[in-house]
Amino acid sequence: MGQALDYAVGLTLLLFSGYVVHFLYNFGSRDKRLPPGPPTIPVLGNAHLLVGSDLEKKFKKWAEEYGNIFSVKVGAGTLIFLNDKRTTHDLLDKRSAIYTDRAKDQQISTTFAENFALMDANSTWRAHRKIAAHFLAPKNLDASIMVIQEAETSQLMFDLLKTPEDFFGHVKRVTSSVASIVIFGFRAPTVDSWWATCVYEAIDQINLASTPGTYLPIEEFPILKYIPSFLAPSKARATTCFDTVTAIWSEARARVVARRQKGDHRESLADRIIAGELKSDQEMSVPQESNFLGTLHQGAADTTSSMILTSILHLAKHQWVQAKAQIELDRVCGDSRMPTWQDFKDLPYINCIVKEALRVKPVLPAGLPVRVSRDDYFDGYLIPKDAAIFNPPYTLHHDAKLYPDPLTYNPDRYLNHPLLATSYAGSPDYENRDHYAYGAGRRICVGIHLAERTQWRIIARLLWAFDIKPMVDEKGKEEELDTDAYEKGLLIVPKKFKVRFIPRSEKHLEVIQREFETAEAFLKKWE
Ligand code: HEM
Repeated sequence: MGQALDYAVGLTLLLFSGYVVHFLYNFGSRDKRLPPGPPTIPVLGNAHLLVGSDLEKKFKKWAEEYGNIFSVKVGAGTLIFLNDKRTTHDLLDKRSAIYTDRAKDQQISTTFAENFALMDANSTWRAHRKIAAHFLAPKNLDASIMVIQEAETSQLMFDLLKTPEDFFGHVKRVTSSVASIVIFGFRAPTVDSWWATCVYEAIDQINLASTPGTYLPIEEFPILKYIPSFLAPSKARATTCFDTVTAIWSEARARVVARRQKGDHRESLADRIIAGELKSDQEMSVPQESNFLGTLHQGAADTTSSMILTSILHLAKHQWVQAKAQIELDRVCGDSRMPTWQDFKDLPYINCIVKEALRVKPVLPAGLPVRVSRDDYFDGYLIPKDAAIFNPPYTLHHDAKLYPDPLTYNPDRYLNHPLLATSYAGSPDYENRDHYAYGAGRRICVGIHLAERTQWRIIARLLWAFDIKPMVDEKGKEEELDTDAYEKGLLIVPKKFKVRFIPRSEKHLEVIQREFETAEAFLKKWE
């Protein structure tokens, strides 16, 4: 009897260990039906390959090796990468009904609990997106808000004249201010004013809590969820971040309420929601409303400033591009007035410059992944339910078949794309799309109209007002600019660099000063 029991226990242990070995061996392996991808190792899958700061370059290399669609395994999770125009269009545009949820991630869900950019495509997301899209539509942006946007850019030119060495701060101020005017009806007159700093404080908190590689990948390795909170400080960081960010945006909303109570009603998204003129399809609590508004400010500030700094960096290195744009600017505006949005059609080269920066250094190089909500098949491959779907702009933008000589900065490649990015993204002629820097499908950037206008205005005025040149050393020799030196994270931003902003003539200088004097008085109303 005793021997029989020993035998049974022994057999059970053997079977169990066999099962464990089999499970571990297969955990992380690639199902044969999936798109191809780099070889996996047991348990980790490809997780060990997803380290380092230049992941977008690795994704691009894998696209060259495996083609239009490849898969990456991270433990139990599957990541699918879409690498050409047809695949992107067929899945994200045409099958958007099942490619619109966001990738599952507990840390992100806690950190961004009321941020619709990271929500699944549920009724709350739809309600938030609808109201944002309505308010950020061209009709609205090109009506009363337009004057204040132009005035903000006049201040930027003046700031660059006075303290050109602080241009990083000036650019951050203006992009933040343009967004806070539209969203909250308040502006940021200086780089250290509350409306300029609040959004960057929120973004810093978010980066602390949600940078990949700094928290437990629970979805991919479910066993990690049993690690107690006191051994996983990242869990606390997510809650702290949500509370801090909510406090920032609650303060922002409270400032709008206090202003309105004094009878000062303005044309902003917050004003219209608080006044009940714009109603969400779904009731929002006060904190939810605050976080909804904050989501838009967070989406706007860093992205747009990074793109402007990218343009400044590349323009300083490519004087011929400036010269070409200035011929057009001089013909259309002369030296007695700055360009305005009404000049858009007559200044097509500025649009090319905006597009080329978005192509060469997209601020979100890997994009924001969506999640497929059921099993799907494409080109004979399985795209399994819940896989995270990446459509990395960096990969598409550096494909030599789509953009010849892709590493070279050359706005001329867009001479045949005179329209705004929205026109190409919304067109069924997907082969003619200009770039993917704003994403694709139903989750495409909801701030795209504002982003396009802000970038165009700033670049047009910068090139009208200044020659942008590299800094010179003590011997008068121009310093080399490194167009690959970027701070890397989910978003990429140029590392600090130095350039000179040289007013193009006495006449240009006078116009900058005169326009600022007019703008200053007008801008006061928005402080
Ligand atoms: C140059 C500037 C900008 C760039 C390059 C950019 C890029 C992007 C990208 C790549 C996405 C993800 C799209 C996807 O999932 O397919 C996105 C989403 C988003 N952007 Fe922008 N963006 C910019 C400016 C703005 C502005 C000005 C705002 C707000 C006024 C904004 C608000 C948002 C929001 C709320 C989302 C989430 C949309 C959703 O998930 O439904 N962005 N943006």
